[in-house]
Amino acid sequence: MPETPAEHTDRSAVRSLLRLWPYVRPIRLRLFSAAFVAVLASCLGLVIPLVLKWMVDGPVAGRDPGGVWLGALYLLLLGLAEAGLFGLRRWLVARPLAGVEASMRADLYRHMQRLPVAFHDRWPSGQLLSRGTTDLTLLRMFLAFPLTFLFVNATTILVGFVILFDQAWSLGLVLLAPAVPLVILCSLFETKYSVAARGAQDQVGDLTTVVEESVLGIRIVKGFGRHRSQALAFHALSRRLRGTELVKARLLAGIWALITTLPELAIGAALVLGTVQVADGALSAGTLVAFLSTALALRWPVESIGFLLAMSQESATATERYFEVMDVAQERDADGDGRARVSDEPGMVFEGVEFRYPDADPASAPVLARVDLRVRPGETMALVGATGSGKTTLTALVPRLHEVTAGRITLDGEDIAGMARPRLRELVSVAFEEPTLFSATVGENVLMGAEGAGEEELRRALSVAQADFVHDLPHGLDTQVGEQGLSLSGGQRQRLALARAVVGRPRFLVLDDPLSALDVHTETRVEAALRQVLARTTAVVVAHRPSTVMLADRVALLSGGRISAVGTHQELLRTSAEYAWLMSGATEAGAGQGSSAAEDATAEEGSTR
Ligand SMILES: Nc1ncnc2c1ncn2[C@@H]1O[C@H](COP(=O)(O)OP(=O)(O)OP(=O)(O)O)[C@@H](O)[C@H]1O
Repeated sequence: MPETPAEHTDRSAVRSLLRLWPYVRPIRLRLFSAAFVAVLASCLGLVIPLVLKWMVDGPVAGRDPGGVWLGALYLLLLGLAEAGLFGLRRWLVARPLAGVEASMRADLYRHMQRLPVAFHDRWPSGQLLSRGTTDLTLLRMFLAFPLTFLFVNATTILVGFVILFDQAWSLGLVLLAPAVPLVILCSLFETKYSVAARGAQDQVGDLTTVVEESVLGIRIVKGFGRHRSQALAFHALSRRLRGTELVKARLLAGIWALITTLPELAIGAALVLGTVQVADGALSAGTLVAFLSTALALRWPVESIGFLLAMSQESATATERYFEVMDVAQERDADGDGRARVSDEPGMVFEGVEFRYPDADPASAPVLARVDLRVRPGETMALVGATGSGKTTLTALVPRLHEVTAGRITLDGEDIAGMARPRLRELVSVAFEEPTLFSATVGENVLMGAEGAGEEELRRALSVAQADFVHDLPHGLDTQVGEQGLSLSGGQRQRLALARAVVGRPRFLVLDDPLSALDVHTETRVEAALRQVLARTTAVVVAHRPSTVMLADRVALLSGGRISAVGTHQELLRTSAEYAWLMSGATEAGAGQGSSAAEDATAEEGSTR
């Protein structure tokens, strides 16, 4: 089950929300204008009770129908002005806030692309997805609504109380009485709600991860009849989320009830006291009407504080979650011109390379302990080793998908750690065992392998990878491949990935078992074409089968985190029992019987020629 990887800090909601300032800064004038317009509209609402007072004490008391009609006209105009101003506020903020959301989303995406592979290994994709979608939508809503209205409502309440005290200070004090308990209750609510809000938003991320995994893995789910267990896992997560949402709803209902009840009780008390004062002649009926209308006009600004605080708390959590990703350091890159010549040795050289995954147990042995390997210019080196010996890890170090923990890798004498990434990408091309294609056309997928490559290079690469099947697709090179290339067969995807690796004619090529999904006949054709490409590059090819090893000039055996033997296929078959066993495909028991395994492998090698 996915878990949220981030350690979240105990930052106050205001401090979290202040981090939005760089995004809000460019539209601050619009936001301030919108807030000003809203304050104006809200305060216009408070003029209505004053008109009522004038009507009750004037035209109504004096039985003047003309005056009453005039008062009604004033009320209508005030209402229209209030509605118009609120509309203007919305118009002022709608477009700029959509822009803020879009630019925050673009920044997040750009940043995620530049984060190290180790980050993506650790973070469930659903967590990233939910931060880029629901969290950012929450933030836009916060900037549009609670941010403005917390200010607008506070100003309205302040102005309202000035009017109330001006009309009848004793009744004003009665209305003010619930303020202290309400402030205390609101701060308690905020503390509790922030915990629930964080939980709910993280759980939405976990749920998104499960949905994404089951959609991408639909073939496995169906193939193994795992619908029930997947549904159960989903159900458990969604019940957990439902529970958290109910906690939020209960907290909100509680604070809402208090925020509504306490002022209502105070208004009730003021009504009784005011009526007594009117009966005693200490207060005019019009003043009491105006006082109560003002108090009722303040009901909405007070009541809405509960959910405005809730929304603000959720937005503070969303901001925290957004910056948890944005604060992760991007991949280091070399300064200067990116050239870092450290030796005169040409080719691809691994010197004392050590590597440990960042999240691995510090007490465990490193995946690569001390790898020393020299691949001469133009040479193809096959990398052979038992499952889990670190072949993929070693190949991932060359394009710097991971950084070496110790030692160095040089390409024609330049240390890759000191090389600017664009230059490294120019020099090295990779094709992984699991070929990933993007939702784009076949041609675009292949051309991703080289900036500026044209039609000619594309056709050559497709022919090298024996991927001419693309011409038979409904729209040829312009055929759109589905998500992850799922509309193509495994072998077809592998051939396109291979074409992508060779399209830029790289000086160095790293292939992680590039032929594993091909049938025997296609494999033979791809091998023949690859041989031509490999003849012109310096390459490392991870190989599991003798047929792939045959593409290489020499073979390196990776064992126990180091290169334990290097030589030609024949030499290693003779001298290394482990290599012979690996090539024979024999069972564990065969490992000890090096010579007979070697014979098997030699026989297989003969048959592949
Ligand atoms: N992201 C990771 N975090 C921690 N450990 C990892 C990670 N990726 C791989 N490993 C571990 O590193 C070791 C080497 O894995 P690697 O994939 O390099 O082996 P391999 O030789 O390519 O295996 P195979 O032949 O099965 O493809 C394994 O023990 C694996 O569990």
